Amino acid sequence: MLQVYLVRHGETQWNAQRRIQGQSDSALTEKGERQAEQVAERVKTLGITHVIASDLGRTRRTAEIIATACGVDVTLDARLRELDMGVLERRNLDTLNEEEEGWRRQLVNGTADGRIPDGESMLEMSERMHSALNACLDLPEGSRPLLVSHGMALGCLVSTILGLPAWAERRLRLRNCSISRVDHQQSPWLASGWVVETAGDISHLDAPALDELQR
Ligand SMILES: O=C(O)[C@@H](CO)OP(=O)(O)O
Repeated sequence: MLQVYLVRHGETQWNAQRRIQGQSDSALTEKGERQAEQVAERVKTLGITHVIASDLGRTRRTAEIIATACGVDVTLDARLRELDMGVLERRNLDTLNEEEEGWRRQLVNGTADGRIPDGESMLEMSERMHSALNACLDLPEGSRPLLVSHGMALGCLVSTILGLPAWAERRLRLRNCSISRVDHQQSPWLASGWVVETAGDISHLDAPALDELQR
């Protein structure tokens, strides 16, 4: 059975300021760096063989800290990027007008093919995230990969494995540096294929970030 660990990057400057990143980027805060160290401490004895990260700066930095503790290299995979949030990237959530707030909300209100102008749909993101996850099936026997990605991207992946629609991802709270795990298995009792072992575990963090969308 292949076990794949899923980690959201540490808290960033823009997470703390409630600014939308998407495929734009901002650096980890001091707290974010500490969160990454605490994930590293937690996973370093789990036999992680590959650390694979979205190529954005915040995931790369988080992955480097984890990979160093695990004694492996980081591989980058652009399929693990956050949702492209088009014209709303870099904006503060508190400054969106009604129309802009409507664009943002349609992503999580039941329109899987809705998108922010110039952005990406949840369905498109879901397809690339599943493609990145399924690529783990081609790793050598006995591999135990850890993927470092983003809140909406990982939420969408876990939701769709559970059979929920791609737009249901915001029903899952995946805080910064939370750990989730999905396993690929053949089983006469449980569903064969990907199953969710755990989602959003933050018990290793002494300083959990606020969910940037919840105040
Ligand atoms: O892009 C963002 O601003 C947030 C949205 O949840 O994602 P992340 O911080 O996980 O990259």
